[in-house]
Amino acid sequence: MLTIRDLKKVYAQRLAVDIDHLEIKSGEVIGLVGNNGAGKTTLFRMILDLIRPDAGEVLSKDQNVAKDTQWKNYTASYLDEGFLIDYLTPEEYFKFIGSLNGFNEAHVADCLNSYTDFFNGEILGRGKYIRDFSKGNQNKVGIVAALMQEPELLILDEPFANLDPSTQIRLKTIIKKLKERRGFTCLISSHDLNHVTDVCDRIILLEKGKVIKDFHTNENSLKELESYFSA
Ligand SMILES: Nc1ncnc2c1ncn2[C@@H]1O[C@H](COP(=O)(O)OP(=O)(O)OP(=O)(O)O)[C@@H](O)[C@H]1O
Repeated sequence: MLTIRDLKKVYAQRLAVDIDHLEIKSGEVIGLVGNNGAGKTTLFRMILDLIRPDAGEVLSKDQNVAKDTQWKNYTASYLDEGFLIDYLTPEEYFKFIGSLNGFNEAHVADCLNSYTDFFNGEILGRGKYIRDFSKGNQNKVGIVAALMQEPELLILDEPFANLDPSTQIRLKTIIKKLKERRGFTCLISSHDLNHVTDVCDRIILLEKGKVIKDFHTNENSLKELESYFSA
């Protein structure tokens, strides 16, 4: 699904991302972990062509994301509130995202219905603009906007941050369910080692922009990561 080759991004003469080679296969659910400033968001931004690398390339289905637009048809993401439109209500925003994907209003309403538990009564029908929601509830809007597109490739940057514990658990259930869909590929960055080892099949650990560890999760993964980060 994704091939990363000789990818480098430099900020203030420091390498924020420096990855020689990384392959993400179709159907993998990957957890990206690393301390603050490790380069997780910068990597996601290059995968989504939000910023351009200083060297190297990101290929999505063999096409360079900076040169081809095909990837936009099967990729959805939520990195931060910058993805939202503050002056819309959640309903207006979902309708807008739906229209970009060719969904009619009935289809959007059906999709939103399936996220009733996840919304927990806090998002729809509140008569509020997105800007007036709490950070956690804004995240819910952004995450559902990405999910409702039913993307083949889903990219979420720290999706558990700011969510209450019930919503974190509901999000994990949603992702586990999506894993049953053939070819569903997902990249999730998180500081929550518990969640990430619970939901992801493979963990990539970044430090100073470099891949330090890359392994498939098993029953020892949480302990190994905890001991790495406590050292
Ligand atoms: N626009 C920018 N201008 C200057 N430096 C930047 C910029 N964006 C990122 N950086 C730097 O690049 C490095 C990687 O940052 P990045 O946000 O990708 O890390 P991260 O792993 O997502 O961190 P966190 O866990 O804190 O979100 C950091 O040193 C950061 O200060």
